[in-house]
Amino acid sequence: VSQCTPPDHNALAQPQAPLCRDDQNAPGVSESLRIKYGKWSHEPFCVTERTKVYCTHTTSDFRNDHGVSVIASPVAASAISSALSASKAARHISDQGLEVSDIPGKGKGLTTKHAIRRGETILLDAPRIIASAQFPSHVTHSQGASLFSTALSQLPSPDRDLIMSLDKSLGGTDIENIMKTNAFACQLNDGGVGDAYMCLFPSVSRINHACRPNAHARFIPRTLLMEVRAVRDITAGEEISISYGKLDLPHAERQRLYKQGWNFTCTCSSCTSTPYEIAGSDQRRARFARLRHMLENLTSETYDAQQIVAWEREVMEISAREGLDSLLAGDYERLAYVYAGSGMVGDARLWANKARESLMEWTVVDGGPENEIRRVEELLGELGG
Ligand SMILES: C[S@@+](CC[C@H](N)C(=O)[O-])C[C@H]1O[C@@H](n2cnc3c(N)ncnc32)[C@H](O)[C@@H]1O
Repeated sequence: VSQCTPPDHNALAQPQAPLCRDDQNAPGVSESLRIKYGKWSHEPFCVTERTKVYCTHTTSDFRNDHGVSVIASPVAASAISSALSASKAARHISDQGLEVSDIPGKGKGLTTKHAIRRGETILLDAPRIIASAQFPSHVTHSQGASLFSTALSQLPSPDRDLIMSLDKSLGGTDIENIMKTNAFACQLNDGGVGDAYMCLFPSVSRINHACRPNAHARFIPRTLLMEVRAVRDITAGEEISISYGKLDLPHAERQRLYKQGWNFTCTCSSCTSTPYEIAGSDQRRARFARLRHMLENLTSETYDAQQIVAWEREVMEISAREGLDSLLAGDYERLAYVYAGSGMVGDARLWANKARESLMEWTVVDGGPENEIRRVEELLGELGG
């Protein structure tokens, strides 16, 4: 087994110099390279700045003939690599029914050739580049560029072509621009290093933002995949959309967020409707925020079961008009407690089940956030449901 192991966190090395070399470092995935570099098919390429070491780690046969490059500290990359086999084993969803087409005012977008039912998984996309969000501030610009260009060059050529064809809206070198325009924040188990990460999913990257989207994207840390599911029935020919930010923002705040974060002026149907409709939607959203603030800050003095039920009814009416249903798990749970407190066990069970369903559908992946689901399941247990 190799002596050529990646450095530990504090090891020092020449900037941009690979820390270990292999005379047989030929392209392709030979068995001997696999043994040498663990789960990676290429020798890690590392840079060191002061005490920080960041390396590009690549495997060229990650999932369905695609590769993935991970730019992270060696400790983090080793933890991340433990998800690679779960990824390979995860189910495959065909993307045959989807196509990339020109969308007026938004560049390209993803459309469906077939009707999709609410709750259906539309895409299960594998990342091609995973990069620590901290590394650019710990290495020099040219070191960062070397890490990125190695990450790209070591991937199989179909992956490289796909990545290079993605939208570039934010400036910098091509690959930096592509990452900034298209990558998603993704929370990974990185062995306690504690960096934040950006993940580039080439198919999900083609999905444009809408303020009332027809789909929801969630990252699954166990498999490193991004799942996109329909939040309502979608008709053949429709564009798939997701929300890039919080769903319940008012119009001006949304526009500011997307301009600052992605440098675009949102042209979704909610943002291009009439000033009258936009004002109406903003009023409903302001009321939604106010109601939830009151509901979340109840005290024993302000607790009034009837008032809570009336407020929650209003929250749900606004949510149905504004497309905010995926945010309601806490409201369903609150109603379950209110009914349980009034001895109405049947109603309490109904709302607790709804809270559980909503958490499972929109929030919980790989068992997290564990607190919410554990609390609701304990309540269901107490209610005998
Ligand atoms: C992740 S990409 C989405 C796919 C991209 N349209 C393409 O051509 O590949 C993000 C970019 O798409 C465009 N975009 C996404 N949603 C939009 C929207 N609602 N209104 C206008 N432009 C949008 C912006 O240029 C944004 O920077």
